[in-house]
Amino acid sequence: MKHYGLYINGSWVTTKEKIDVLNKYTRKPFASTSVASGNHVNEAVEAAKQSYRQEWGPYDRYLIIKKAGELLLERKEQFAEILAKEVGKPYGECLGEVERSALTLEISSEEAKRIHGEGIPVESAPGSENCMSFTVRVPVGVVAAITPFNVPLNLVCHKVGPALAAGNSVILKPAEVTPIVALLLTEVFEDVGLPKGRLNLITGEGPVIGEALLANKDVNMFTFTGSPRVGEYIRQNAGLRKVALELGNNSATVVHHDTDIEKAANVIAGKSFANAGQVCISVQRIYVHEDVYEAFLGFLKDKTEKLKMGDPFDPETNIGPMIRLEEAERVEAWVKEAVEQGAQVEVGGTRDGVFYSPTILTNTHRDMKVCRQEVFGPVVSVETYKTEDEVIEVVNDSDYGLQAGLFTSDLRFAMKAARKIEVGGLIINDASAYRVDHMPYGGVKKSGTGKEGPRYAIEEMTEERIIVMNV
Ligand SMILES: NC(=O)C1=CN([C@@H]2O[C@H](COP(=O)(O)OP(=O)(O)OC[C@H]3O[C@@H](n4cnc5c(N)ncnc54)[C@H](O)[C@@H]3O)[C@@H](O)[C@H]2O)C=CC1
Ligand SMILES: O=C(O)[C@H](O)CS(=O)(=O)O
Repeated sequence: MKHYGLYINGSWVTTKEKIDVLNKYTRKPFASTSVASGNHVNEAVEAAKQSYRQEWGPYDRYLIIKKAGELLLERKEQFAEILAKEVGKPYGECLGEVERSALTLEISSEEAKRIHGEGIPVESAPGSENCMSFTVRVPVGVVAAITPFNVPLNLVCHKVGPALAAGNSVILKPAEVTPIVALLLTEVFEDVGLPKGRLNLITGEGPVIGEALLANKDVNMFTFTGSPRVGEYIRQNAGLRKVALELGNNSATVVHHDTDIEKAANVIAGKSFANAGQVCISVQRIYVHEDVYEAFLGFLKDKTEKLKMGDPFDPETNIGPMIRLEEAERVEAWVKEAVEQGAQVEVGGTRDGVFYSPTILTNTHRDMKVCRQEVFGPVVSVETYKTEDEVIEVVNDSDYGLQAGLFTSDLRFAMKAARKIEVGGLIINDASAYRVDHMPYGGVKKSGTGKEGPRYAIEEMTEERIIVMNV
C-alpha cells in the first residue's frame, strides 16, 4: 500500500503518523497519506512566500500549466482509476472528470497571458492635465486552497490553475478522504518543472491545518470549496485577507407546462443522482407545473428505476457508494423524518450499507430537511405549482443560491426568471447541474462569495494596482 508524503518546497516529506485512504466500494484502505503538523504548514507557507518573490513571467507560467494539462491527459487512466477508488463514482464519470481537469488547466494557462488592467483618464481631473494612468493586476502572494471530496481533481485544478496562472504560490489542502489525485497532480507539476515552492501540498486533519493556515499572517488569501460550516469559520477568522468561498446548495429545477416533459425528466434523472447526488449543483428540489405533473413524475420514475447501483468499475453501474457510512445514514434519517412528516416515497428510500438508492419523494413541503437543507445525496422532492410567481417565490425561499434550472419554451417566462431567481447561475432548458469550466461559477447567499472559472478566479486572486505617471 503506497504511503504518500507532504510536498514542501519541492521535496516530499513523509510523516510516521498516517491517514488511511479507503477504496469507497470495498471499504478497504488502498493508500495512506502523511499528517501535517502546524510546523509543516508554516514551512510550506515560508517556501511559498520565498518562491513567490522569485521572478516568474506570464509566458513561463503559460508553458508550465499547459504542459501539466497535457501530462495529466497522458496519465488519464491512472487518474481515473484512483478517482473511482477514492470517490467511489463510476469509472466513466471519473474519465470525464480527468478530461475536464486537463481543460481547466489548459484554460488557466491561456488566461496567464491575458491578465490586464485598463487605462484610467486621470487627465480629465482639473490639475492632472499632465498625468497618464493605467491599472495592472498583481498576484495576491500566497494562496491557501482548501478543497472538498466530491470532485477532488477538477475542483483542485480550479484553484491551482488560476492561482499559478496569476503568479501566486499555493498551499493546497485536499480533503482527507480523497487526497490521492491531488498528490498525483502535484507529481505532474513536479514532472513538468514547476519552480519549487510554487505549489506545496499538505495533507492531514482539516481543523489542524485550517487553524495553522489562518494563524499564519503570510497567507494572503483563502480559496475554499466545501461546507458552509467550514466556509463561515474561515471567513470569520481570515481577518482582512481575501476569501473566496464555494459552498453548498439545495438546487431547484422548474419544469413548466410548455416544455418537452420526457426530455426534461431524462435530463433531470441524469443530473439528480450522478455521483450519488454529491454534487453541489445536483438537482434536489423539482417544481413541476400542475398540468404536466403526473406525466413528468411517470417519466422520472421510469428513468430512475432503471439506474443501477454497484461497483464503480462495472460498466453497467450508474451510481456508486456514498462517501461515508455516516453520510448514507444521515440521508436515510432525513428521508425517514420526511416520511413521518407526510412525504411519500415514489422510488428508492432504502439504504444498503454505504449505498443509498436513488430516491424520489412527493407530498413534501418546503420546511422538511430534504427541501430546506442541502441533502448532498441521491434524493429529490417533486412538488407542483400553479403560477410563475408562486414557483419563483418557492425557488427563492432558500438560504442558498448557487444555480437553478428552468425548462420552458416561453422566452418571456425565461427572461422573467432570469431577472427574479436569486442564484449565481440560471440554466434555461437544462437542469441546475450544468457547468463548463470557463464560465463564471459561484453563488449568492449561503452558497458563497466570489467566482471560479479561470478568468474569474484570476480576478479574485489578483489585486488591482493603479499606476499614475505625472509626465
Ligand atoms: N460550491 C461548490 O462549488 C461546491 C461546494 N461543495 C460543498 O462541499 C460540501 C461537501 O464537501 P466536504 O468535503 O464534506 O466539505 P467540508 O467542509 O467538510 O471539507 C472541505 C475541506 O475543508 C477541510 N476542512 C475541514 N475542517 C476545516 C477547518 N476547520 N479549517 C479549514 N479546513 C477545514 C476539509 O479537510 C476539506 O479539505 C457540501 O456542502 C457541498 O455543497 C462541494 C463541491 C463544490
Ligand atoms: O460543485 C460541484 O460539486 C462541482 O463544482 C460541480 S462540477 O464542477 O463537477 O460540475
